[in-house]
Amino acid sequence: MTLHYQAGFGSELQSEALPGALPPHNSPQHVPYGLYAEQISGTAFSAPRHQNRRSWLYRIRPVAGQVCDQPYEQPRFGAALDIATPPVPLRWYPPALPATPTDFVDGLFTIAGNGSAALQHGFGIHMYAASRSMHERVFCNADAEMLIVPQQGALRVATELGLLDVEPQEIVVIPRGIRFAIALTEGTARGYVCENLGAPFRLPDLGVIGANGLAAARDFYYPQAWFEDRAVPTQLITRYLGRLWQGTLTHSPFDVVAWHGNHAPCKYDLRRFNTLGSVSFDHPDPSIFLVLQSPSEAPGVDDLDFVVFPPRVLVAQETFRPPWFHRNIASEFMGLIHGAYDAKTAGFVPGGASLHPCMTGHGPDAATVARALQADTHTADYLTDTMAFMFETRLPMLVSHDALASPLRQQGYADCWQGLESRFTGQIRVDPC
Ligand SMILES: O=C(O)Cc1cc(O)ccc1O
Ligand SMILES: [Fe+2]
Repeated sequence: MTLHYQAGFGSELQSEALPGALPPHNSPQHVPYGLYAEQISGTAFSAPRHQNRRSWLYRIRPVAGQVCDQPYEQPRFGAALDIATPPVPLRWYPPALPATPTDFVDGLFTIAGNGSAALQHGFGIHMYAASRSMHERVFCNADAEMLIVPQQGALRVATELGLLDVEPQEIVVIPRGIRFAIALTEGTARGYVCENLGAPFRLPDLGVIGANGLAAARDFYYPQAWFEDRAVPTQLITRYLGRLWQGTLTHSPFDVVAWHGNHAPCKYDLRRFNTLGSVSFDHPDPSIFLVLQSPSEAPGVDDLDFVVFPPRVLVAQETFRPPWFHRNIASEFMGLIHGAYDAKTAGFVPGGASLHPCMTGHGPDAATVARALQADTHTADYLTDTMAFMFETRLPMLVSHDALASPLRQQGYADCWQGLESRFTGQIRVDPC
């Protein structure tokens, strides 16, 4: 079944799976087809109009009474974070696909995080490796919005608001509280997840770039209403206050026949990103690659950024073209979806990850530097076959004990900068006295 979508980031959308199912106003005495009207809010009721998020769902059974009161054990998701995380660059090889049947929820494992679900501030960074679809099992994140970045294996994401098909090089954003289940289109899947505990992701202002550029609102696709009326016991797993809870529903919760609003899941193809860059000199700051941001209260300072490094043409002249050496106030978690990343010759492989804590020096590896110093900067350099991304945050990243101790961690990562010897050609000036 080929899916059809509605387009427009954050738009007021509406969809009905049966003709006339959408009522003329939000909560009429009698909803068409005997449906229940239900509102889900994603921001405070009185949030400014341009930030306000809520949807109205018209469903067969209301969610009231559907409770998750039993703990669910999945210790790798939400694994303890190490407050003694060292200030060193970290890098990991890709995780193997599970040998035993493991779905998306059981295949999640925590790499890093900071903040507090209880205080609604911060983030979690996880990866998943899965080998079976979620079967009569549905997940709901009451703590956070979830940004899913598939790296291997397409997914069909069933949500209360409809179906989304996503493949590697596309992303999906599930708003807080929306129930979903993930089926593996190709039998196995691997990827990255960012849990955003703060303000919902939005498109950045473009300032002097103008009205166009970077990610276009029209390239964000939302589902059409889709429902099933199935009396099957369905396990609901809810993440709440950083823990997992479960309960059993008597029916599939995917029973929303019509909906309208803007608190809705969406997908975006990273290949649609309109990449901008320097056409004169110097390598730009990576904020030019910003796809989505979760702003903080401080102007210009985001809690969380999702940044992408797509194929592009480098033309800056008389310029060291790879990313420069740097230490940042922000902390950077990077993943590679496809191909090779321009700052690393080896070791950063598709499905792997790296993490550069705040104020920890990093940049191009020695082999990349050697190449860049030889490069002709008066011809264009076509970066093809690449798709890397970064979850960047102003909060330091606490890394999980599991990730620090993982056999996939590359103990010798910092050796990639070995060989960057002094090239100093000056001399110490000795003042004659
Ligand atoms: O560290 C990295 O590779 C990410 C990055 C890329 C870039 O082009 C500039 C700065 C930066 O942190
Ligand atoms: Fe960096």
